[in-house]
Amino acid sequence: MRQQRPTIAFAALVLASTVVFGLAGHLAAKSFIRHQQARQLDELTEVVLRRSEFAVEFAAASLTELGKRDAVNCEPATLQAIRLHVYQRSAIKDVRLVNPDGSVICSAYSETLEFDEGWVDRREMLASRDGKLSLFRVQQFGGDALGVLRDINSSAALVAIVGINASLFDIMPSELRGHSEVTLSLSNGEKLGEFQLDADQPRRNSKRFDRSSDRYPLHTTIEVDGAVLSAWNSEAYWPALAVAAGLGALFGILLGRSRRTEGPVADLDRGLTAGEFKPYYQPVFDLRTREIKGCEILARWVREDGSVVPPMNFIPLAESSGRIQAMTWQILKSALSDLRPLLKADKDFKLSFNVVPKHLLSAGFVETLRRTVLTAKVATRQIVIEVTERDELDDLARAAAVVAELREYGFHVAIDDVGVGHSGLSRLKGLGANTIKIDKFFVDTITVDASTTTIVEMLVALAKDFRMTVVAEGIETEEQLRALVASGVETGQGYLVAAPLPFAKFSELMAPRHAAAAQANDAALVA
Ligand SMILES: Nc1nc2c(ncn2[C@@H]2O[C@H](COP(=O)(O)O[C@H]3[C@@H](O)[C@H](n4cnc5c(=O)[nH]c(N)nc54)O[C@@H]3COP(=O)(O)O)[C@@H](O)[C@H]2O)c(=O)[nH]1
Repeated sequence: MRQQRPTIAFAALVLASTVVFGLAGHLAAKSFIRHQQARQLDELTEVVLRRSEFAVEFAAASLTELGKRDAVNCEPATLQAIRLHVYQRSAIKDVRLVNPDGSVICSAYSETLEFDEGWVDRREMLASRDGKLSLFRVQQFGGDALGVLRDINSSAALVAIVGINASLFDIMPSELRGHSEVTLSLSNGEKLGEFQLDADQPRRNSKRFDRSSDRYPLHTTIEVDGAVLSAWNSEAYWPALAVAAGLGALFGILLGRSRRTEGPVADLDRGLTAGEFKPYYQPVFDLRTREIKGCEILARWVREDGSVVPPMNFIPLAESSGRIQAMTWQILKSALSDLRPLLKADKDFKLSFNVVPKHLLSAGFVETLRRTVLTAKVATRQIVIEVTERDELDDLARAAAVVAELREYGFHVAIDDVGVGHSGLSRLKGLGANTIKIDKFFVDTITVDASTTTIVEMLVALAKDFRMTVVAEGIETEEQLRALVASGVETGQGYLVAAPLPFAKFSELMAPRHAAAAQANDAALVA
């Protein structure tokens, strides 16, 4: 389970980065699209205004042209000429001759006067910026129109009646046409024209775009349904989101990789890949004869530069980062390969290695161990699994089942650090191990504290009851050795015989025994 953590953390980092970038991409794409939509709608509003200004200027030019005639009056011939003039200019619906106060004198199309619902007094008309024109709304039955007045002399003026709706008609893109309203008004708010395809269509969260002319008292407005506008021209959204999420995933991967290649865990990984974790060998010996019966392998990190890192500097990190399993297999395989000749020559020699409870209980532990040992062509009964008692064995029943399975295959199991760990004495029995290893703490104090002797004697008696053997750790002095023997302990390890040694040194130490064992084997074969 622990080994999966870095992968899970890496995946979580990539996911988080993808989500953050995706979110940023979502916001950026939305903001970009909103900005584009607003810009396009602003431009359309501007187009409506320009068309309207153009209509005004067109009407003003026509009036100027008419005003240049020798006589502008209500004579039939003059009105006929005006009608012809108007006929050629479709935006102009009528031309009227008016008094300086704005009241109508006559009209080229006199019948249009019947449509008028009211006529505006000159004082209510709105002047253009240059003061040459006056604009006003002409209310008619058929709809509103724009009146453009130009003085031709001190006693008369001409007015063009301009139909403005054509300027508004086709302005909106088809996707928005049914959900928008385009309006042209005078600067006093009077509406001159509007275009709305479907007046019954409700508009939600309308977005409004406004423009005012700086030459004429004209104002245009476009109002669009907010929801329809959001969807309009938003094709860029998904590609932008995909690009952002992709960048996020890439960033996460790079970040994850950079995190993986830096820091102590990455260092552990490099060490594992380079096979820098090596077994050191400490002899386990008979306390009475000092004969070496086996060894415990203890991990050392032998770095590229030859420096040797002690286990307390990397075991806790290897445990917490989930690398302890890989490290354990690495040093076990290395030890099996180193010791294979000795283990083959001396079938009583035992190799012990440390396993943390979580590794013991992890899926496939027994099978992997069995395969590793079989591959090395070593007998399972020569292998001792030392389960440390420092960490609590959360699930004693499961641990006992694993121990039972191991023993079925012939492996030996030892409980390490007994006396300082979590298990009570009854739990020691429940686990079903072959051996208990008395912690160095008791060996240190056995010569100075009488109660320690009592505890050690008690442990020895208990082990006997449970048909277990006892190994004492950390024997440094002859005095300690004698005290342990007196308490009934038969086997031990400690600096008194040897500290944990690199393989070359351990081989030297083992050479006489190895030779003797080989000789004994040869003799047996001859016999
Ligand atoms: N899960 C694993 N734990 C491991 C592995 N290798 C080591 N360890 C654990 O690290 C702890 C420290 O180990 P180390 O520094 O190697 O210390 C061991 C012996 O060197 C030390 N020792 C033995 N005899 C003496 C002695 O006479 N005097 C003295 N001062 N120290 C001595 O005791 C440690 C014995 O370890 P153990 O038998 O395992 O309790 C230690 O807790 C190791 O367990 C590993 O591969 N996996």
